[in-house]
Amino acid sequence: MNSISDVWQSVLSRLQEQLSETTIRTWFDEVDVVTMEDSAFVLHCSNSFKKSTIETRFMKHIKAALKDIFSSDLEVKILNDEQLAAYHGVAPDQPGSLLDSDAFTFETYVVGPQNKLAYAAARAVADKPAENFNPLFIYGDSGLGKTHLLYAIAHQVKRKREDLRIVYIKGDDFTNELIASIREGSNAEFREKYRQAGILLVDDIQFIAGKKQTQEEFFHTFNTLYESGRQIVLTSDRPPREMTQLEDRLQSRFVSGLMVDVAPPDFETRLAIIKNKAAMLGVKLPDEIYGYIAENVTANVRQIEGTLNKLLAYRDLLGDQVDEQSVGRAVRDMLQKSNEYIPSPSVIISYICKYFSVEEDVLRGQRRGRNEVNARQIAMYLIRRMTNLSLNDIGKEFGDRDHTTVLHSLDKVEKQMRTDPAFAEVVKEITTNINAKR
Ligand SMILES: Nc1ncnc2c1ncn2[C@@H]1O[C@H](COP(=O)(O)OP(=O)(O)OP(=O)(O)O)[C@@H](O)[C@H]1O
Repeated sequence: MNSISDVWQSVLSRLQEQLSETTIRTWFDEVDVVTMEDSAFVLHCSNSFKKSTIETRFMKHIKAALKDIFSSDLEVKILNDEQLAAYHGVAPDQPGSLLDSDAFTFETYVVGPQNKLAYAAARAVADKPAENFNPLFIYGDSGLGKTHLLYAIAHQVKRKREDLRIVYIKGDDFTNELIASIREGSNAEFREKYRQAGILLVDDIQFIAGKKQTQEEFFHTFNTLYESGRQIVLTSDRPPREMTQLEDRLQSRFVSGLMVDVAPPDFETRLAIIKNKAAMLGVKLPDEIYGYIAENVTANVRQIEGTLNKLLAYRDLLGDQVDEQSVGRAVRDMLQKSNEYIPSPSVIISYICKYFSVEEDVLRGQRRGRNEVNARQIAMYLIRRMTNLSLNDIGKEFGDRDHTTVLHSLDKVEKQMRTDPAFAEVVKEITTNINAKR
């Protein structure tokens, strides 16, 4: 063997003895070999989905193949783009390799009613930085595509405006870097890096709240950029008014441009996302399977990706027998692994009964007074959102209603949440209170 590439080829051919060709093609086509250190073999994979799958499922195969070749145990590391950039000594403030990867672009972002405003605003900012919406503040729960939009902006700006220096940072890393710069006496460099950005993208800005020195520094960074007409884009898991520990002067600046939220995708958008992700992975599953996942994994896109990942793992193990049972298992595994609290339907129903002062048998029954109908529809919606019950099973909780009635309720609640902010607040408050019961 002449080079580490030969070693890698040899590992792959050993893997072929245990894994199907499709499996190897699906998971390893974006892997390249970086180096071999004394006791470690170092690979790189841009696709985080594939990287984590390889780490959880195929690490033992790779290590065994290396042991077979070298007769000794080697560690195996898989670097993501940032780690590879660090390895090659590229400045980490430029998410260069992520920009070069086609995974997080506007083209791969599936647009639905819940994120179309955020998508349009992000596109507008990427096309014409600092012209219309400055700052752009994108907020929403975890796993709904905020980081994806930031990368997409960066990707687009990089293509169209080579002159603009893009600086991307996570809120907590901003704090860490600031502290390190103070310790090392390199505060001037730190300031220069952020205050001279052509466009500043800060992910998870909520982490600066409550940190006095970080807020002070960020305040000045913000002002410098804003006053010199440079674009700032911020993402957060909540709107500024809910960041109770955020200084007023920052709060007022964050809301001074455009604020847009991303909400969990509806059924059609989930379905489109699943199909897209599967296509990106080069797999095609029966339509019923896509539908089943879209129906059952409702909270966020990260969970959808995780479910697909699990399902492909089962498919590799079971051959082509992907049926509803294995999909059901993948969905359950995913929801359990995500460590999310899953309240029972009774917990949800009982809380809603208290909230709307409705007796439980009335809520579960047929009475059609306005208050009862409203409470019942919200209960169905939350059971769907917070548990992994199917539409049929939800119907059973409410006097054996059929799944189309349940679907109609979900639609109604989703629509009203979009058009009536006060109603959306009520649903959110109920969700938070049920979650607090864990
Ligand atoms: N609308 C979408 N279309 C395609 N992929 C999506 C969409 N929304 C989210 N994703 C994918 O879901 C995964 C999680 O998204 P992302 O990391 O952007 O979430 P986030 O909102 O930034 O979460 P967090 O707040 O936890 O950082 C990513 O792989 C992303 O590509």
